[in-house]
Amino acid sequence: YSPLANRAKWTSNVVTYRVVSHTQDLPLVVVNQLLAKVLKMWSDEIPLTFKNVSWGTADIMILFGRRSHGDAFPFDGPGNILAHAFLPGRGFGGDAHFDDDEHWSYGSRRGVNLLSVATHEIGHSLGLLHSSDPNAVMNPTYRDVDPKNFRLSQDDINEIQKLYGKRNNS
Ligand SMILES: CC(C)C[C@H](CC(=O)NO)C(=O)N[C@H]1Cc2cn(c3ccccc23)CCCCCCNC1=O
Ligand SMILES: [Ca+2]
Ligand SMILES: [Zn+2]
Ligand SMILES: [Zn+2]
Repeated sequence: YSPLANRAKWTSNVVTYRVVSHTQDLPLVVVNQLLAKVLKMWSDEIPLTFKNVSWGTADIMILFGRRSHGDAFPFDGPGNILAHAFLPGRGFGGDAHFDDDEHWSYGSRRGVNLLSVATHEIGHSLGLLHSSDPNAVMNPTYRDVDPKNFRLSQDDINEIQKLYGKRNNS
């Protein structure tokens, strides 16, 4: 049970992000477009703006790594754990790491769909925990998705708005 009052969240309404390292599986431009889509899916629901920075330290540092990759949580080779992320905070807080021993794909049947995995990890980067709702992006088990109609579940939207409030699209 983690009462909302002391849940980790970003206090600034501008959150910076930087892709620090890339995967060989997808072109750089595709990864950047995919991430922008993921961030928009979340920021459409809350009063928060993402800002991409191309150097230095960002709130959300995104990297692809294998096995031991700089933190105390080494990846495990192909399959099993696909990625992890840290709740909002300083240092590693907010960072999202992807296991580069997976074959990352976007739309093709083969491999792990980076769109759905990145949406899950950015959910953690914003402060969300796992959901038991089988349809929730924040469910702890990976499911392949059709990128054409992939979107946040109502559970994901409810949970993120509990933390940050609704975005008034006035
Ligand atoms: C939600 C996802 C994007 C991120 C999560 C991790 C996570 O919560 N990151 O924030 C993840 O990787 N979950 C595992 C959970 C998992 C499933 N199995 C496992 C076998 C071993 C270890 C873990 C697992 C059974 C075999 C299937 C393995 C391939 C798919 N893996 C998963 O679904
Ligand atoms: Ca793995
Ligand atoms: Zn890591
Ligand atoms: Zn998770």
